[in-house]
Amino acid sequence: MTNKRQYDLVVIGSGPSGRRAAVQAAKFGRSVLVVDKLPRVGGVSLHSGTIPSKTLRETVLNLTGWRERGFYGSMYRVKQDITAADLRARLAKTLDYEVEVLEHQFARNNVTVEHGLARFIAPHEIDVLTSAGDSRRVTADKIVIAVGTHPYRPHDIPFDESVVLDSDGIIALDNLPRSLTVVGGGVIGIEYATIFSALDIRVTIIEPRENILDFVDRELVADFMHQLRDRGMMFRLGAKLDAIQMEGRQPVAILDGGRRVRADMLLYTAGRTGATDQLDLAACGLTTDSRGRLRVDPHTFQTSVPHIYATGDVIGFPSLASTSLEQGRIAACHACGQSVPPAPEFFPYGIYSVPEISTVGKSEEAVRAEGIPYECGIARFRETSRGTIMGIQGGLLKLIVSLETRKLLGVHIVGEGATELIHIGQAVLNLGGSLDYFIDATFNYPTLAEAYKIAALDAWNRITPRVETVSSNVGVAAPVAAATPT
Ligand SMILES: Cc1cc2nc3c(=O)[nH]c(=O)nc-3n(C[C@H](O)[C@H](O)[C@H](O)COP(=O)(O)OP(=O)(O)OC[C@H]3O[C@@H](n4cnc5c(N)ncnc54)[C@H](O)[C@@H]3O)c2cc1C
Ligand SMILES: NC(=O)c1ccc[n+]([C@@H]2O[C@H](COP(=O)([O-])OP(=O)(O)OC[C@H]3O[C@@H](n4cnc5c(N)ncnc54)[C@H](O)[C@@H]3O)[C@@H](O)[C@H]2O)c1
Repeated sequence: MTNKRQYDLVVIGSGPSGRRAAVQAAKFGRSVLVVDKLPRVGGVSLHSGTIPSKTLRETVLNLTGWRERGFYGSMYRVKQDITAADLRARLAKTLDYEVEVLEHQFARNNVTVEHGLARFIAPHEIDVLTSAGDSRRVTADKIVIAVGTHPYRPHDIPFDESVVLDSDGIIALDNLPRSLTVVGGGVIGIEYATIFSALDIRVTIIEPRENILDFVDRELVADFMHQLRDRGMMFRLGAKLDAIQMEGRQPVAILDGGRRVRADMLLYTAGRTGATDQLDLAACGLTTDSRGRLRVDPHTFQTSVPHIYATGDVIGFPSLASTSLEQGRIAACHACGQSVPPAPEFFPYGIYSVPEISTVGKSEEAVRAEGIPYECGIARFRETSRGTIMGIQGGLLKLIVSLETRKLLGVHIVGEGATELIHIGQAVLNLGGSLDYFIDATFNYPTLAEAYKIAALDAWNRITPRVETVSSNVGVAAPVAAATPT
């Protein structure tokens, strides 16, 4: 059956960027259709990416009593026998709720939703093939491609959806393994590796580069890796994976040089590929790079075909739900002829590992490479009273400031609450603030946010010339340093 309809905007994909583009255009009074091939809206973000992994993390931290172990010891557990079913239960509830919220949002804004596989017939025409086999044609003035990515799955990896899995499979586990090998020390690999390690599962990470998370400040990563090694996680860095062999039910990773890493389960997370393979892009005049990604104008998100936009992970870096939402909004504003102010210069990165990492602005390596004179200030969470109350033993906050202007250049945090705390630094950074803001501002006490003040004072102490001790014969204690602001 074929029937044809016309919309102002058709959005392919209902993940963060598609959803935001659709609602924004509807708010401008445009007729909008969202097409998604999954049976429920929300995209990778909701069904296999951000929300499932963060829900799994929260469940693990709650059921293990992870946050209380600083006080009660590493053997402390809220629930003794944590099963895969325990993990799935909270996930199902969270996803149902999030889908409902999104469906209501679309309905309230008169956004029409269709479930089916979209592909181009012509630059303004799309075919939607439903799971029932119906084919429906739609035409649109403007189109947003927001199809996201899927896990990179090389043919020589023996995925079996049981013990050799990618990040889509890991959220639907039937049983928890006793040991896990993670291939790929990127964000996804590190998040899942540390979440499973918090369940007292033995985890080994295999990464071909010499470092993990190479976009994160090295001092932070060193502290992070120290914490992970301390709890028994193993790293095989600079290790190339030659093959995966099955020995009975156990996958064995064979490394370059013959080293073997055996575990009950293997998670393969070596990057992702743009989900453009089924779009028939040739019909609208677009091509992709070797990983299926589209190129866009970074200010408008237009592709080389001006009425077709692309947003979210399908355009590559930074591939975050947070940035994807903004890209969708900007694309919709442009498509609707509305202007958008330029985005603030810096956005944060939040890595929901255990412990969390969050970072905004320049790393120390970047500042050094740019030849900017700088100084750092560091606070350890255990120096804050709130940290002591919470039993926090690890975690640090690092500020990087310009020596010439005292302006804040970067904030890097590892530890409890990092992904929330970072927004204080983000605001100061984007508003052009300096070290003095943290020195002069009063913070709630006791809070982890106080770490900003402590790190700022640490930087201040390093920057400010010291006043030499003046010996006194009258027994009055002389100042050791320049008057330190408090
Ligand atoms: C495991 C994991 C954890 C993550 N954690 C975080 C995090 O903590 N924070 C963060 O900011 N980001 C995180 N991300 C990244 C985040 O999920 C993505 O940046 C975000 O989902 C990208 O959104 P998007 O708009 O590109 O669409 P996506 O969420 O990728 O959704 C695309 C949608 O398009 C649909 N589609 C594809 N092709 C077609 C077609 N031909 N026809 C119809 N529909 C189609 C798909 O079915 C899908 O529903 C994570 C990703 C993963 C994989
Ligand atoms: N908290 C978050 O914001 C969050 C969480 C998860 C994912 N994401 C996004 O999802 C995207 C994809 O994440 P990812 O971890 O899949 O990709 P990635 O590119 O971050 O990491 C892939 C890792 O696999 C390694 N690798 C590449 N080829 C390999 C091979 N053949 N064998 C072994 N290792 C190999 C790479 O060196 C790299 O370290 C990221 O760009 C990230 O932005 C964000």
